[in-house]
Amino acid sequence: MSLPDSPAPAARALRIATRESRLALWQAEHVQRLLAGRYGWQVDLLGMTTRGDQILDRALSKVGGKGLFVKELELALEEGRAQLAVHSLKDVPMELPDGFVLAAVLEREDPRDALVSPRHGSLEALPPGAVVGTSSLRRVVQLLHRRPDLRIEPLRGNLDTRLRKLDEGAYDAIVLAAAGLKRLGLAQRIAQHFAPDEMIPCAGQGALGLEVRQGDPALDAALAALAHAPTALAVEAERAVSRALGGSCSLPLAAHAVWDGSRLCVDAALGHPQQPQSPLLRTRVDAVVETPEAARALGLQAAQALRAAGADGYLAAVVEAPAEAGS
Ligand SMILES: NCc1[nH]cc(CCC(=O)O)c1CC(=O)O
Repeated sequence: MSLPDSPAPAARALRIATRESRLALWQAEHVQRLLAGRYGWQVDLLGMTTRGDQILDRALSKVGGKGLFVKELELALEEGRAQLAVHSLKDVPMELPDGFVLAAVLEREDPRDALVSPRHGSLEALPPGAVVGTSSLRRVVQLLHRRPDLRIEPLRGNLDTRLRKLDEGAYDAIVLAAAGLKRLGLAQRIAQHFAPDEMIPCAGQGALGLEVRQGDPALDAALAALAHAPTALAVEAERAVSRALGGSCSLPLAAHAVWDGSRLCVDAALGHPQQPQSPLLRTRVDAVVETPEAARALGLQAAQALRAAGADGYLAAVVEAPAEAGS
């Protein structure tokens, strides 16, 4: 993806705002290395604790959702304490606040979900009634769709915390994003990778988004040159599905797209937000796609197909989280 004939942007110092979990720091350092290596920029990190990191005892969907992980970082950008925020794209709300833009989406790491279990090799091999840890409604509905007998228990915290709770014996297995485990060198803990069409990932899973304040075209151009076009097209479609269905993280919605250089294929699934055993609504759409607009249109088409399959009844059952947790 390098652009050897594009002029190197002017030397500059840049600060990246990041959460302080090991995964967030790995991701910020990854971008730091890219910018230093590609442009010779001097990049340092501003580590921050967000509300999402502090709330560990309740499902995020109940306390204000994914925006909890990004708001503090956006405030740092707004106040000029940092110029760039690096996010796991799946934690980034579908609509950014005024004045903020996604300057680039980087090449996606493995988008799949993974089963981690010390004693069992796969979902199929779990004993009847096994306890599986996850706080993701999307994972809950897809797990119960395949194994209605499972007991699902909440599981929050950063990756190390979740693995520790598994190792302490609180669960027979847990489900995590393969991308985070791989980035932290923990891939050997994966018992089973779920095929993306049998456990459809979350919109944006495995991709990194670079967020900036509007108004620095030189920075925008330098960051845009780091983008990975196939990932960017795929996540445009995935995020369009989610946006079209309200973008709420109280919704068990999965959306995953793959662009093969010509065709974009979008898989999406929606479960009932209150009754995880209700039928899982599913769709797959596919078209030749060359532009972000066409990718978004295909995502909308997937959302329409879910509506035709009954999504409105499921959407009506969403209990919205309060905008600001605890306030
Ligand atoms: N929801 C938290 C979160 N945000 C990003 C990742 C993993 C990395 C990624 O998907 O990019 C995780 C952990 C997980 O879902 O297991």
